[in-house]
Amino acid sequence: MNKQNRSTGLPANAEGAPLNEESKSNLILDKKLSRRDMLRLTGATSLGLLLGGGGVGGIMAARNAVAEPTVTSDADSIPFYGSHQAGILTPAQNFIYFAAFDLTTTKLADVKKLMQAWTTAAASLTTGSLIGNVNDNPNLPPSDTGEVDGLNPSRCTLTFGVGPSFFDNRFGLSSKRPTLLADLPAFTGDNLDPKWCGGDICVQACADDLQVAFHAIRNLARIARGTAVLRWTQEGFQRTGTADPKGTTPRNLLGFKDGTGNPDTTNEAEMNEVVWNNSSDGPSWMSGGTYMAVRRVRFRIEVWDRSSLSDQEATFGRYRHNGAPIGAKDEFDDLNLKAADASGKPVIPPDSHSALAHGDGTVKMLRRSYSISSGLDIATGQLDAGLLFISFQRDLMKQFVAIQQRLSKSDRLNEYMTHTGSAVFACFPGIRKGGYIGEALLG
Ligand SMILES: C=CC1=C(C)c2cc3[nH]c(cc4nc(cc5[nH]c(cc1n2)c(C)c5CCC(=O)O)C(CCC(=O)O)=C4C)c(C)c3C=C
Ligand SMILES: [Fe+2]
Repeated sequence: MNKQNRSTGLPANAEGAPLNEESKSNLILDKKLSRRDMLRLTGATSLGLLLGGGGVGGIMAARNAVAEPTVTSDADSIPFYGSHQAGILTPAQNFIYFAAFDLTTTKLADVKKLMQAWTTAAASLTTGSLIGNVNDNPNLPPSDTGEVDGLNPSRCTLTFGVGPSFFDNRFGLSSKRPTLLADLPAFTGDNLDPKWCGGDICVQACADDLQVAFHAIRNLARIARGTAVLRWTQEGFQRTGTADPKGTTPRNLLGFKDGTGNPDTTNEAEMNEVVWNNSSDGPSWMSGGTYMAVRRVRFRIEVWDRSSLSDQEATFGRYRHNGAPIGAKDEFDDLNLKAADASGKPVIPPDSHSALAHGDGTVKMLRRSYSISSGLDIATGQLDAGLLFISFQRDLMKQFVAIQQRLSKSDRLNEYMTHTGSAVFACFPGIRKGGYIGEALLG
């Protein structure tokens, strides 16, 4: 085993003194290094240097002697690499920190470098490793901000996508924009605030610990400095796994189980039908990817809290206590939209949220939403709370837009909410070890 300097944790010589550059190179050439060793050896150098092919990176390339960074997987760690990105079919973690970025560069090469640097960082962040070195140089800012030092990965996932604006004329990529990726049309009742809309790039950070999710976005934003800036962020939560060890369907802030009608994420055929793009859907760089719709929705909580239980249940078309469709017994019973009472009146109101969203049952989407609470609206004294609605689908128009058009016109729920933010993103296919985020598009 390598000896380590006790105060810095860096690889050391037999006397415990830090290694000089030659010794570092020898160590690299002689032995396979763990990712952590490699990052430590780079000392105070930035992540960029690692990627630049110089120094340690250059040696690695020259001798081809060092394996890929090791990414471990245990109960708290969700693999970052794979055929699809994590954070889509992954059972929802307790928290989200969602971030939309705008690019400040006009050079495609910078964008590519950013994606490469983010890939390296994301592989560390999702395994609970610190970014870069061990913060040992007192004369430089630490390469990792430090707030997750000693924490486990908390099932952190980072999901990356690009918005329609990514394909404008800045980078010469307009011919690569999928026709399925376009800004959403205006919907009846929209009350969108530009401060929660759009973005060239999105990063969805989810984790069972909010500090872990926050740390991921904070450090990705640091790495992006000079190339991209944060445009908007939104944090969100669900009941935690500790509060609900059985992992029942989470309830939204209106008190109803939310997610019951989702397709089965363990059914591969269904996911291929509903979520994943294939080569017949559009450009090959999106094959294995998916489209994300994000809507920041504010609830009129105070109005909702004054409405009767029967009104609330008619609004969703489901019972509040167990989430079953009105007239049915169990949460996962089918929605029978044809059932009528003795007077011929539909048991489930046709303008209820579930009835309208379900339609004829042929169009589905995968919802992965989080509750949000952003303090008080000081103008009204009311809670600024609601839902960060997120859905993944193969086709935004045929799925999200088709359903949202029905909802926006007649949903009973509209009385109790308003959409304040909106964005769509093409989420890349999975990242292969040795590759980088968006490689098929940018490579
Ligand atoms: C355009 C898509 C949808 C938006 C926007 C949306 C907003 C929204 N939904 C809830 C709460 C619930 N939604 C439920 C079901 C449901 N919602 C959508 C789509 C959108 N919802 C679909 C496709 C479905 C499933 C319909 C089906 O086939 O059964 C439910 C019922 C329980 C469940 O199935 O999850 C609730 C509750 C809120 C609060 C909201 C506000 C932004
Ligand atoms: Fe819904």
